[in-house]
Amino acid sequence: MTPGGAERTVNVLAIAGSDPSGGAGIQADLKSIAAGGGYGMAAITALTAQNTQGVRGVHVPPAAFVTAQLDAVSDDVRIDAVKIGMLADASVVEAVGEWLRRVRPPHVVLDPVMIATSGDALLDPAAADALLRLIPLADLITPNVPELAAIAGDPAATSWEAALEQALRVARRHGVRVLAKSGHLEGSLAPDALVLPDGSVAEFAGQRIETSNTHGTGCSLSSGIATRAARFAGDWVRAAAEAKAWLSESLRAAEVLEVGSGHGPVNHLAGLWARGGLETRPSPEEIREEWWSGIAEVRRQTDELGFIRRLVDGTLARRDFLDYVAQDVIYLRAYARVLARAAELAPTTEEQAFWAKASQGAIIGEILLHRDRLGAEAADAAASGAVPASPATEGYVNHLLAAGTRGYEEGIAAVLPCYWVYSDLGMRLARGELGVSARASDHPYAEWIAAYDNAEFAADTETAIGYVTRAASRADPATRDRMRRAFEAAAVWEREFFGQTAAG
Ligand SMILES: Nc1ncnc2c1ncn2[C@@H]1O[C@H](COP(=O)(O)OP(=O)(O)OP(=O)(O)O)[C@@H](O)[C@H]1O
Ligand SMILES: Cc1ncc(CO)c(N)n1
Repeated sequence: MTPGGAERTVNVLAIAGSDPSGGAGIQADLKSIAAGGGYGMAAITALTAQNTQGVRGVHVPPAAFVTAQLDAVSDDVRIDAVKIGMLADASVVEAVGEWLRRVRPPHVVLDPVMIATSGDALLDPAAADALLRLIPLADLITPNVPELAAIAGDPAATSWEAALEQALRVARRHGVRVLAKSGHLEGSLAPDALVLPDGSVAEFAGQRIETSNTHGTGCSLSSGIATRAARFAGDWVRAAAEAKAWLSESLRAAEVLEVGSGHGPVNHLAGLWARGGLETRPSPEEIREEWWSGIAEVRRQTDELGFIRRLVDGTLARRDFLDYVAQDVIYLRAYARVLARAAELAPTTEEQAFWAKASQGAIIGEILLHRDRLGAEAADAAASGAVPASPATEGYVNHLLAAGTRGYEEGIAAVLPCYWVYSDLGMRLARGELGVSARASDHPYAEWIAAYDNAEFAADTETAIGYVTRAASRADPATRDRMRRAFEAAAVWEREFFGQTAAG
């Protein structure tokens, strides 16, 4: 399963500091990468002790250990994009630079983190020059207004135009794409712009969202862009546009979170949650097992029916058998209509062909088989409506027809017991599991039983189970529940149908 269907899942490495309160740093990066459709990895450059109110402390590991983390990943994993955040001090900046020069990951976003939203320093001021030397190793840098000013060597911009102008100079001077961001400016608009060294500018409009929950917006945006740049094969404009749209949605949803009393985090997964991303899908195999054991009691009761018992030992009265066959002729015509409707609604040509063939088989094959038993006249009478449908036949047929009108999924779930219960019964009868082996050539109902115990019917049953359980696995939970109810009700009707003659 990948975010875009056939698309391969991109592996995105965040090289950043940890924020134990979960809103910024690698915690934000991993959520953002996941929300953007990537597989997130994290090499930790620093531990911070921080929350939504501020940074209480920073612990920086030896630079060699940062390198060890990076090598552990790059020695083993294909890296499709890298996002770099907090680097803490010059030794870590150098270690990351050395690794980037050696490994050359395909898409590199550098968020030149210097100061947290709360105003605390996240980069040793003595490391600013080292950070500038990393810029040529990045495809895109995403400085906020104060960081852009620091890189440009200017005072902070106070207008969007001034920020754009600084971004342009930085892009030219360093030969790098620059994302200018308006988060730290004022006004009702909050645009971002992708500025290229050749002077071209792609601006992304945005409304300023009334919120103080902006902790980690820069981290989240930069890893969201890195993820999408890899997914969109280096289309940076599309990556930045879609990442901003996602961030705006996540910012708007931030207020429902209750995290801390300072600058709260954005709600990274709100869009996915709202669009139904929380449900765990059962596999087709799990559904098969669950549905089959769900009708175990009904199957046991079916085995115990007088009709089945007498069919097995050969003592079933001919009259009862013929009554059953006459009702089955009526049933099969309606069943064939439900199968034809399934063919009409089938999502694939393969399924369409399967149900269409099954429909034809139900009319021609089985009705002809029954004609041999009933005699042409009686069979035609049953098929033409001259023989009244019994309550069990009427009930079963109505259930199938109603399920069929409610859609493909329910229709095929309702017809499944007709395959599965018969095939199972046919196989067990032939094997002698229910008593005498009904395969004995002098058995009065050997031919009828053999019709349901053959390799072709068993294969069709497997195919039908496959289509139904895969459809149920794909379906939303409400549809899956309705499918299961249609299946179980049909299994009960199978029991009623067998039990309707005088044999009981
Ligand atoms: N109130 C807001 N409404 C809409 N968008 C916003 C708002 N605040 C920030 N953004 C957007 O969030 C992204 C990050 O911008 P910002 O300039 O705040 O980065 P930053 O300072 O690096 O973030 P951080 O808080 O992580 O340090 C940008 O796309 C910006 O447009
Ligand atoms: C660890 C870390 N990285 C980045 C930022 C910037 O928001 C932060 N507050 N904490």
